[in-house]
Amino acid sequence: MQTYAGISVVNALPSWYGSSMAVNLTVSVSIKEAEKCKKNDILIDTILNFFHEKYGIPCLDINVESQIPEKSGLKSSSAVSTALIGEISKKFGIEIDVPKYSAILSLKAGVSYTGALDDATSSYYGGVSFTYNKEFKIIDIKDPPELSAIILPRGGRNIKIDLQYLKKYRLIFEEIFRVSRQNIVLGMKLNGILVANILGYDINEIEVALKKGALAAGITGNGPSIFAVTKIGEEGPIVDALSKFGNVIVTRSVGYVSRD
Ligand SMILES: Nc1ncnc2c1ncn2[C@@H]1O[C@H](COP(=O)(O)OP(=O)(O)O)[C@@H](O)[C@H]1O
Ligand SMILES: O=C(O)C1=C[C@@H](OP(=O)(O)O)[C@@H](O)[C@H](O)C1
Repeated sequence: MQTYAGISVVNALPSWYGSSMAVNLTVSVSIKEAEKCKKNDILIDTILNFFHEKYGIPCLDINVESQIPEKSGLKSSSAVSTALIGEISKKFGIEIDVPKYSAILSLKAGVSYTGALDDATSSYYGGVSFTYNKEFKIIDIKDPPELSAIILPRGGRNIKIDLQYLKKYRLIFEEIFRVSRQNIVLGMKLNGILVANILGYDINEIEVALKKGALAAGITGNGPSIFAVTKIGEEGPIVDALSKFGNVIVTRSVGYVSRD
C-alpha cells in the first residue's frame, strides 16, 4: 500500500488539535508471509505484535520503500504505520480504522507524543486533516488548495522536545487551528513560524522563502525540515533561494483519496 508524507498545518503537541496536508512523497509497504518472525524497527514490530496477538496473523516479511527522511517533521512514521496497517487489513480481510490504529500503535511504540492522528489521516487519505488527537477523533478532511510544496528535507531530529513547555502555548494553537479551518495556508504560515520560534530553530530560511513570495513557510512537525508553499508555476525564485541551504524537493499537495 502507498501512503503520503505531509507538511504541518497545525502541530498537535500544544493543544491536541492537529492538522496536516498530504504531499506527493510516498511510502510503499509490501508484506509477505514468512516461516520465522524477524526483528524490525520498533514501530513495525509493535504493529505486527498487535495483529499477531489480536487477529492471529502469521510472521511477515516487511518491505518498506520510503521517500521520506526519518525524524524529519514530514510524517515518516505515520506514512509507514498507515501503509503497513492498511496492507495487513487488506491481505487478511481485517476491517479496522487504519489512522486510528496507527495513532494508538505509534503511542505504544513510543514514536509519537499525541498519536499523531492528524498525520496518519493525511498520510492515508491524502487531503488536509483536522483532528482532535486526545480522543482519536477526525473532525474533517478537506481537499487542499492546489499548491506547490518546496521542501528542505532534513532528518534525524536531535532536539529535545519539552511537551509541558509547548502546552503553555495551547490557547494560541487552538486559535491557529480555528483559523486553519477557514484558511489552510494562513494557518500553516502562523504555525510554521511559531513552531520555529518556540523550538529554537533558525528562522533565516523561512524569512528568505517568505521574502521570495512564498504564501507560507515554516517548520513542519517538530522539524527540522523546512517547507514553503506557492501557487503552481511560481516556485522558481523560492527554489533558487532555498537551494543555497541544501537540496530542495519540489512536490505538490495531494487531494483526498478514497480507500473504499
Ligand atoms: N523507512 C522507515 N522504515 C521503518 N521505520 C520508519 C521509516 N521511516 C520512519 N520510521 C519510523 O518512524 C520513526 C520516526 O518517527 P517521527 O520522529 O515521528 O518522524 P517524522 O517526524 O518524520 O514523522 C522512526 O524512528 C521509525 O520508527
Ligand atoms: O508525535 C506527535 O503526536 C506529533 C508530532 C508532530 O509531527 P512530526 O512527527 O512530523 O514531527 C506534530 O506535527 C503532530 O501534529 C503530532
